[in-house]
Amino acid sequence: MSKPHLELTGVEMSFDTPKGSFIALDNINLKIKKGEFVSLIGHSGCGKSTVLNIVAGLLQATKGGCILDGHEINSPGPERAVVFQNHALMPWLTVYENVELAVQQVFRKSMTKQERQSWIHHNLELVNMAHAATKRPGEISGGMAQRVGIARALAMKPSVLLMDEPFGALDALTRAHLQDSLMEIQQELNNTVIMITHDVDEAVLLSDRIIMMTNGPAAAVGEDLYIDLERPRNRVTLADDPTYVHYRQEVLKFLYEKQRKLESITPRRNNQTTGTNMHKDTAPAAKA
Ligand SMILES: Nc1ncnc2c1ncn2[C@@H]1O[C@H](COP(=O)(O)OP(=O)(O)OP(=O)(O)O)[C@@H](O)[C@H]1O
Repeated sequence: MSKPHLELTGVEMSFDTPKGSFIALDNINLKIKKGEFVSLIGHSGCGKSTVLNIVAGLLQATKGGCILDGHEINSPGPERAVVFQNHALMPWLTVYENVELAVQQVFRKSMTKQERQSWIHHNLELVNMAHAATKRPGEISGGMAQRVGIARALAMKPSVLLMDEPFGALDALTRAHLQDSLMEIQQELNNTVIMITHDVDEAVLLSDRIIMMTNGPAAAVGEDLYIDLERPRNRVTLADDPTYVHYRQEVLKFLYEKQRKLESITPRRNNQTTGTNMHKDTAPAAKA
């Protein structure tokens, strides 16, 4: 394999709690190539957000580390943009200004004012939000706000896009639309993406690779599944594709047979266009 773009080596993460040290992650090793779309999946509380936060530089691993393009990650940086489930926009700024804030941070010196303006509009157009540029977050829907969050992240031209359940709170149609847009944008920009999801179909549809995490405490990488499906992918034709169905079953088997929690979890169809969603409210709470 060529030199990895992003590498986690021997990552361990312990948290101090009133009951003593809690080991959330134990010896996580991952090598990710430039432009790979990687999903992290696993039961609630297994440590997915902890992995993402370490890559984002928001948490420091207790042992081991994370290297991006040869540099150790110790703090957040604009080359790693994060999209959270709750879109986290500044409520007092307009849609345009929210994206502008990120663009200023990265391109104040390298782009003229006019270039920045057209770049902001371009990114709002990518997520179909240019029409609402002057609105404030309070005046738009959750799905629209999520699209702005994605535009803001993409506008930073991050080499790594980190997404923590980016579509988790959206209705089925918006979710499907955004998944399709993300696949198109990612193909065009060749960003490396790490996405946390609870949705098995979302993981298979979008990913080049699905990292399945074992249950915590001391969670590790359980299985690493490569999704060898041609792109562009079409959710409708893939639904009956035997290879797609096989991958989907592999993930379900891991979650509901190999890593089954003591409290049994029933996968449900939750009326999502994408299908099986192992959402938090169906999974047992496993926070320490
Ligand atoms: N700051 C902290 N202090 C103590 N324990 C923590 C802290 N942050 C996370 N944990 C624990 O580490 C484990 C992993 O948490 P994490 O949020 O990474 O899981 P997750 O897989 O993202 O969960 P979910 O799918 O529910 O979002 C959990 O048991 C959690 O309670």
